[in-house]
Amino acid sequence: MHTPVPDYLAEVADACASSTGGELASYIPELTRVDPRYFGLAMATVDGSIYSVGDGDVEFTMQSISKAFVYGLAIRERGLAAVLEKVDVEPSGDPYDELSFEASTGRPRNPMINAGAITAHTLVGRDGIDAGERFDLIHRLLCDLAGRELGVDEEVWQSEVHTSDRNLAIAHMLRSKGLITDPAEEVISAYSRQCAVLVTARDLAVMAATLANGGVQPVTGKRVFSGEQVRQLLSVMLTCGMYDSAGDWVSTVGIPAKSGVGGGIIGSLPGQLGISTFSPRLDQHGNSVRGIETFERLSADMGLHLMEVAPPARSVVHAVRVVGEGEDAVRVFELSGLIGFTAAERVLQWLSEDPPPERTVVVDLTEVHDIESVARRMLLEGMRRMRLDGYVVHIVDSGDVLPDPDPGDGILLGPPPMAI
Ligand SMILES: NC(=O)CC[C@H](N)C(=O)O
Repeated sequence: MHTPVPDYLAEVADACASSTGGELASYIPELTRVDPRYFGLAMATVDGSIYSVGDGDVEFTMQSISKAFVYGLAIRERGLAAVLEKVDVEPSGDPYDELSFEASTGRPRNPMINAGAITAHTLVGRDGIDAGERFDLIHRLLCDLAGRELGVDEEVWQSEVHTSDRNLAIAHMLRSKGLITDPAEEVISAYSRQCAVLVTARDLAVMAATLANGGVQPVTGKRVFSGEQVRQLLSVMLTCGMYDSAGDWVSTVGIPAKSGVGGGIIGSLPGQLGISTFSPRLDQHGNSVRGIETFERLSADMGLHLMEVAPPARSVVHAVRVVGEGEDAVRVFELSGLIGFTAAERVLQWLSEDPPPERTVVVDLTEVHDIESVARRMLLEGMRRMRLDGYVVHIVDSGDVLPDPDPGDGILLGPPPMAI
């Protein structure tokens, strides 16, 4: 069987192909040389499957998409508290190149607009590191995320350096506030080089899937970020990644995302997949027009919106059986699926509202594939209380989804002596 996923992606790409709205970014002159007809779409799962259609293997510059990852690197190197001292996490509602600072603290409002991104860039590497070395650290990070050596578009880089009055103005503002100390020209040159790193839609999908996978690159298996760092960076992508159209994006697409004026957009759906599009014509916010349309369609068709209400956890108790009779009767609760807070709450609610008349209870976890830490604590506490109420409680856990259940609390491991 050929998996239908690439056919499905091709169908979505076909449906969006006729969209030709928007304009190439022209404030970086070299970007006007890009073929506006390019259209690539790629998807990578947390298991490392990669699908790409159209111009998914054409290289283009990352531009602002790099900001998300570099923010993560700054946090990885300095810790979140130190980064927050210099860059806040509030959506600005301003265009990305706005000289946008908080009135009270003087900090840039978030790391996705240029002011915050330039500050985060300077937080990479030890104090006093030179701009070239700092770029190398950033380049290494981006290569680790893509799982291959990435090049730099030297022409786009030079073109941006020569037209970077606005970013220089931002850097000077940052210096005047003491938020950065390095010379503005050096900082903007290295920051523009970061933006000129070349990727394909396929690379970006894998990079986004690394975030979806809690920081572990799904193909190479390398841990790039910790789970906590990813949580921070996805949160900021969700609220600020699409600049002054972030609210519109969250309500229509509902996936943490980041766009770049090179025409790329990445989206990262925690625990599931990374998606990326490449289509260089941009709207007035600097976001790819066809990229947005494609994401809207994918999100609606595939139910990827984060706020899509998950089916209730009712199905967690898969079956309840009574085995044996009279004094020897045993009640078996078979749980299944993923048990998180609400699923555990449901099981405990059920046990407390409707206490089994049998004195022996078996909680069978054979069909459970994972138990979140909070649910683990809740279930163990519930079983401990049942024991205090006089029940004998057994756990069947052949898949080891509930490690160290602390038999000291009176919980018996393994099935009861009678057949269940
Ligand atoms: N939105 C973007 O992609 C902007 C990135 C670009 N290099 C800049 O700083 O202006």
